[in-house]
Amino acid sequence: MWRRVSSLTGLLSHSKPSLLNQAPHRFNLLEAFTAQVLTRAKDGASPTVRTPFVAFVLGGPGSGKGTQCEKIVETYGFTHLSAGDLLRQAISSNYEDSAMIFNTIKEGKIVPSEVTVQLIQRAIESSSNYKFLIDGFPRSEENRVAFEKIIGAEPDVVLFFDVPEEEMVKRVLGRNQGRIDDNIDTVKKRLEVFAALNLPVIKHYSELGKVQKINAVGTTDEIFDRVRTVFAAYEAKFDDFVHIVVQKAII
Ligand SMILES: Nc1ncnc2c1ncn2[C@@H]1O[C@H](COP(=O)(O)OP(=O)(O)OP(=O)(O)O)[C@@H](O)[C@H]1O
Ligand SMILES: O=c1ccn([C@@H]2O[C@H](COP(=O)(O)O)[C@@H](O)[C@H]2O)c(=O)[nH]1
Ligand SMILES: [Mg+2]
Repeated sequence: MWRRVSSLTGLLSHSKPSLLNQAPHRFNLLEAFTAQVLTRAKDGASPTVRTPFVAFVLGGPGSGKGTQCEKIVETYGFTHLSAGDLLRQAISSNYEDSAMIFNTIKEGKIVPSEVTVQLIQRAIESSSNYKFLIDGFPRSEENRVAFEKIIGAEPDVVLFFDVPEEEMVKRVLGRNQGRIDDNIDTVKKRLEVFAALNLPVIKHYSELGKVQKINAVGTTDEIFDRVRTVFAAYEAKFDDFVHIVVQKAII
């Protein structure tokens, strides 16, 4: 759960502010919150605070994360943030670290956490949604710790798309989208990095009871049926909100 919610630094349901950009402006936000409470109190309605829902979507290269995220977006209204897509966009928009990001992706290695977390943070800040799929991140324990520290949140659930290596290689080599890392040499490196650095993240969240492992072999519809089954247990939390109890001050 997002720890910031408990300190009321965000997420008023009506004005739809972004999630994180209020953190440095906590005082202003609390002022806004008070104003909101008063406005709503006049209406007699109970004021509410939205609680965000975050799903990390993990799996090896070509396991179908992006494909399933598209379906989740269509069905459940999540905002899809693919860390790889954000990094590729950063390269094409001449971001200050473009060359480093390009070379790191080409080598199948992991871009430094501060770069990726900043891109994710900006994407979250510019969204008015409360439901996020963070696809292909965190890639390492270092990524995970940086995200939890900077964003101040843990995921509600981690989807792990499980596919045998041979199938992942086949899918990546057949993708044909012109990606610089969709070649046999880089795929081998990405698989090694996945096993060495990404599986420990999955292990960490498994120990916290947050991982939902999905057999991701089959047609995309068959796999999405499995996602639906998993999400059935979480759906009530997707659009969760908390009622604020307003108490009169005793002076
Ligand atoms: N269930 C499936 N069966 C066969 N091919 C699939 C399946 N799901 C996705 N694909 C195809 O496999 C390729 C990789 O899928 P996708 O891009 O969704 O994977 P990914 O996990 O996001 O990969 P990456 O980590 O490299 O971004 C795509 O060409 C996609 O169309
Ligand atoms: O958090 C991340 C996510 C991605 N990368 C780099 O990008 C490529 C491609 O990522 P996809 O998720 O497969 O689109 C990945 O191999 C890494 O080199 C990253 O460094 N950190
Ligand atoms: Mg992808």
